[in-house]
Amino acid sequence: MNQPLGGYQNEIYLQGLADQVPAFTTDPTRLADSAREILAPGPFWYVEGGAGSGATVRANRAAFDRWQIVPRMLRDATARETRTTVLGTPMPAPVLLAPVGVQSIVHPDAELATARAASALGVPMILSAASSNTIEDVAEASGDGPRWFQLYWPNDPDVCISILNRAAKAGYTTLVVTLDTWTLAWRSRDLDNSYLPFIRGTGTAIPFSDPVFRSGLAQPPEEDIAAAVLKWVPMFTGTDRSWDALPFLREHWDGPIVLKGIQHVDDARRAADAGMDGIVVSNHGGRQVDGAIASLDALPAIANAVGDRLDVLFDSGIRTGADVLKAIALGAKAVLLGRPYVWGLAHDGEAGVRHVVRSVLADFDLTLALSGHRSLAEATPDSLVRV
Ligand SMILES: Cc1cc2nc3c(=O)[nH]c(=O)nc-3n(C[C@H](O)[C@H](O)[C@H](O)COP(=O)(O)O)c2cc1C
Ligand SMILES: O=C(O)C(=O)c1ccccc1
Repeated sequence: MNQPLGGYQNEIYLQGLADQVPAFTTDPTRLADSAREILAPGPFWYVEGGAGSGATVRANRAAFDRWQIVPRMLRDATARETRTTVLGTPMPAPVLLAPVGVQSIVHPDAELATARAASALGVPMILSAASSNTIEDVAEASGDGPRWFQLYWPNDPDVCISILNRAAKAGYTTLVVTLDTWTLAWRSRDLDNSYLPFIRGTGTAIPFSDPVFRSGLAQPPEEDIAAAVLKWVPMFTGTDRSWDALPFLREHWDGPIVLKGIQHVDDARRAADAGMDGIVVSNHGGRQVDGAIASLDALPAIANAVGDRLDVLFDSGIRTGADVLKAIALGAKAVLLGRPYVWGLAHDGEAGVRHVVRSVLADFDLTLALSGHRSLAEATPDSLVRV
């Protein structure tokens, strides 16, 4: 058995003896409110906002409230096993850090801080293709921690291959290919603020440091940032992809491949048919299709259809330990934590990310135990009721 993740609770209470309290809240559902007090409106809403009216952001959360945990007693869950292995990567709990780009808009240490925090906890960080730091620098900050890489699939095959080769060389084992963001949605908060970080060359460290991308520019990005941005933006999100392009990725990536952004059972089946190793059931945190189905509502049917053929991961709306338990019970092998850790970064850099992730993991461990589960396998649809 591992060191109980719930031990963070004792640690915090003991600090009270020395009159210390956590630097900011232990409740992930209150993090956005406190981050709003310390960030300018542009960056705050870039992270917090969703597509259009925000209907899918709200739906993602509401879906969790429709499932409730039914605690079971006298099952001796004093010792439990939260560890798991996903696609060859061991982790202390079924939680990874979702790929989130442009982290420098909330804290100068950006992805380097997130990588250090993740590595200290053994939690895999999925590095975004829109990172503010280069692949190589984030890899170094990760130390011996697990490394997954998220790709926005560039239209230019040579640039794509170059980025994949850099990720492999830097020790990234698993590729997550995001399909739902081949262009940005109508994001009214960002439009109202006229705020888009890439326009200023934020979140472009990976292409701007890429030798193949650079060789296609008349002048290096340091000398003409506008021209570099104009070349990158239409290239990097993979605007004209279809299912028949997937063999290209297999050819150029040796490790497991995960498709992120799946919401329909038929797309999940196609991913399995195409020999993919995993999918992330995700609607990008409600940032892409306003009015789309809550991601949690898409999960059970997808897990039933393909859960025995590939690893089904989940994100969009995970905030608390109970949310993690619900997604696991409904068939997810692991979940991705998104906005909450970004708020941790905004509050206190590396220590802030650590605090948020430890809080969610501790809450998950305690919720698992108190509801009578000794292992992840014991969390099944029978653990829940739909209300
Ligand atoms: C500020 C921000 C930037 C993001 N950038 C990326 C990205 O670069 N690549 C990607 O695949 N997903 C990106 N996402 C989506 C997350 O990976 C994840 O799907 C989403 O945050 C989950 O929703 P939640 O935050 O409500 O839990 C981003 C999300 C946010 C909030
Ligand atoms: O903002 C996002 O949701 C996102 O995925 C993204 C897209 C491009 C660059 C950075 C982040």
